[in-house]
Amino acid sequence: ALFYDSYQGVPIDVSEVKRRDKSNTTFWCVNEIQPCDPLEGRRVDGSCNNLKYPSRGASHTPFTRILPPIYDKDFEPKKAASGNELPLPRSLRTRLISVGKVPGQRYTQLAIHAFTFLSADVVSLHDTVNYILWRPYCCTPKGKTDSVCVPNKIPEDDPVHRFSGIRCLNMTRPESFQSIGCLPKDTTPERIVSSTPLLDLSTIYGNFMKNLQEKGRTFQGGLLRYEVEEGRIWPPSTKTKANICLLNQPNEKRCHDMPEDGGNTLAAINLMAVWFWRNHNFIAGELAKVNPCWDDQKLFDTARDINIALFLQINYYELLPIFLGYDNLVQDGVITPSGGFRDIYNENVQPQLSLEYPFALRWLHTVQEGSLKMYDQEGNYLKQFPIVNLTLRTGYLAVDNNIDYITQGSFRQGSANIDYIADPDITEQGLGPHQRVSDVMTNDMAKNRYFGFQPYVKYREACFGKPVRSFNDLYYFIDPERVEVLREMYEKVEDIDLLAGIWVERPISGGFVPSTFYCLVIDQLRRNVVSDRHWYERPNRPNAFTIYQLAEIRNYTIARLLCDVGDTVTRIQPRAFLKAGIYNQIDSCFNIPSIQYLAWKDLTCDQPPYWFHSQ
Ligand code: HEM
Repeated sequence: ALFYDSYQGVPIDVSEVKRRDKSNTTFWCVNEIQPCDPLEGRRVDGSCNNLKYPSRGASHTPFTRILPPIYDKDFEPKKAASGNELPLPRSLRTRLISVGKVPGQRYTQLAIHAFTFLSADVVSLHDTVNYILWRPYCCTPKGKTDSVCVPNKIPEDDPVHRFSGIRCLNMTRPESFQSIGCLPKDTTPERIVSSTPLLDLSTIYGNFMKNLQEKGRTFQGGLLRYEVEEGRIWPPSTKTKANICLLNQPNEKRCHDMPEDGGNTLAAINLMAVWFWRNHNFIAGELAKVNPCWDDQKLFDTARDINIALFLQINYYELLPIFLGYDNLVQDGVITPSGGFRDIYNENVQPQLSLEYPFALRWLHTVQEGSLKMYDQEGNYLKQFPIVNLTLRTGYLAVDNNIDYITQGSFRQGSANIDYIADPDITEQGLGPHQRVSDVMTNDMAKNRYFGFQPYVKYREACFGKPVRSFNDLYYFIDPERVEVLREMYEKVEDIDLLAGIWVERPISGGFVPSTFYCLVIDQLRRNVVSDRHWYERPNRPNAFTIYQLAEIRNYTIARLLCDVGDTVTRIQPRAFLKAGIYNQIDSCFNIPSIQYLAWKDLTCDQPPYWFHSQ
């Protein structure tokens, strides 16, 4: 194996690794990489995706930025142009985002679950775990002595907490190459996460081969490990009490033991992880029927490759177009209308994530509905449960047929509306019982500043070319009532935080998302395609799909996934990210297109055995 400096991406010698070992930073600061084989498929740890820069694409490698960072002295959040403090994150949240519950009529909960799962593929938990588990004390006197603590102040006149008396929301600084000890503390903070930057179903297969081998593989028939309980198939479960499912109640025993812990976190990630985990085995089983001569490794690798391709197909061609606009995505080169192969790979673009991308995705917190509604198979409403109380509570899914009812609810219940209004559970509770009080979106605003993002107007200009010089210029893309609040909150237009602008913008023409959100998100969506040597639409990647196989992948939908592996799903609307209606009626799964695995038929399996010829 070769060793690389995880930040610089350059090879380092053994003495340097020993130095890292001594300071206990090897795990984060060094990537150990087996020599690349250009003909090898996608590695679980993301390495060797780019043959020129083998460590890029692996975990613990740096983010890129669309615009360079801006900080105050000592890398503290920047101040207003006047030198005054910027408005408190919590004040901005309460003034710019209203709180309430307005049921959306367009998207289903399933669409929001899928977005959450898409985000989870590329970020990691440690920044949140830091203030929930390791530093729950930031709002106590002890927090004042810990420089990692950066809790958010709640003002006296807060619309909710003037009644509760609570004046502080727990939060810690994002982890960086500096805080972990890979780079000197006096350099500009560079965010570090443990996921691989490219979309590769990290939540299922993990980010490290060792974890996948130990926790995932059965080494038989290409299957992932699984358990059957009351007729349902589950990922393997933890066997000890010390597990991450902290909120499991005494009757709730299940907690997944997957290569990564993400599957046990938010309910959305959990559900999608169960489905894609099962889907791997479903695919492996179908491949084994078609190709009885394939061994475990061949079945596993092909099933994983197909599973990842289906995940990408659903996201790029079904989920994103209904939010960002199909024509917009075609025009901006994110998707192709051709139906055939597409190859825009460029080895000079490194597989990296922009820091702005997962940050912009946080806007979707406004579209999260707080009550998870449950239905039976006939579509009768049964009950509801606060989704924020399901975080780190996998056990709830496995009791009282809850997973069946939640699955049915996922494509029947609408998401929250896109309307500048957020659900009270997101803004006042957020982490359920894990914190006394938490406002996810106040944290989003505060993180905006700790990531050192340039002002909103700079991004606006970078995205759309036109400078924004005054509050009056905002009327072109923000409604007057919201410009008025911005004027009230900020001294100057150039003080407006990036997220504040995204929160209040009108949607992009042809789509339903804020225009700057669109710009920051598609930048990454395109980079994913350009920088991923193993991108599923490429004809020139190792073990590429044939055009017939790709055609099967392109037929796939989220409805098919649920028909194949969703509990009790026998009927569903064909476009299940959208609410059922007259043009999208709930129909039998027999009528939802499925994949013909014969496209993967390996003719060599049918060859008569060698002794046949010699007779
Ligand atoms: C039950 C619903 C949800 C809860 C309870 C929740 C909670 C949280 C929390 C606590 C954080 C960390 C906040 C911090 O920085 O301190 C976070 C971050 C984030 N959330 Fe959510 N969220 C939910 C739904 C969603 C949805 C629907 C999306 C859709 C894309 C999403 C995407 C993200 C992203 C991208 C981040 C940033 C992660 C990172 O950069 O590390 N979340 N969420």
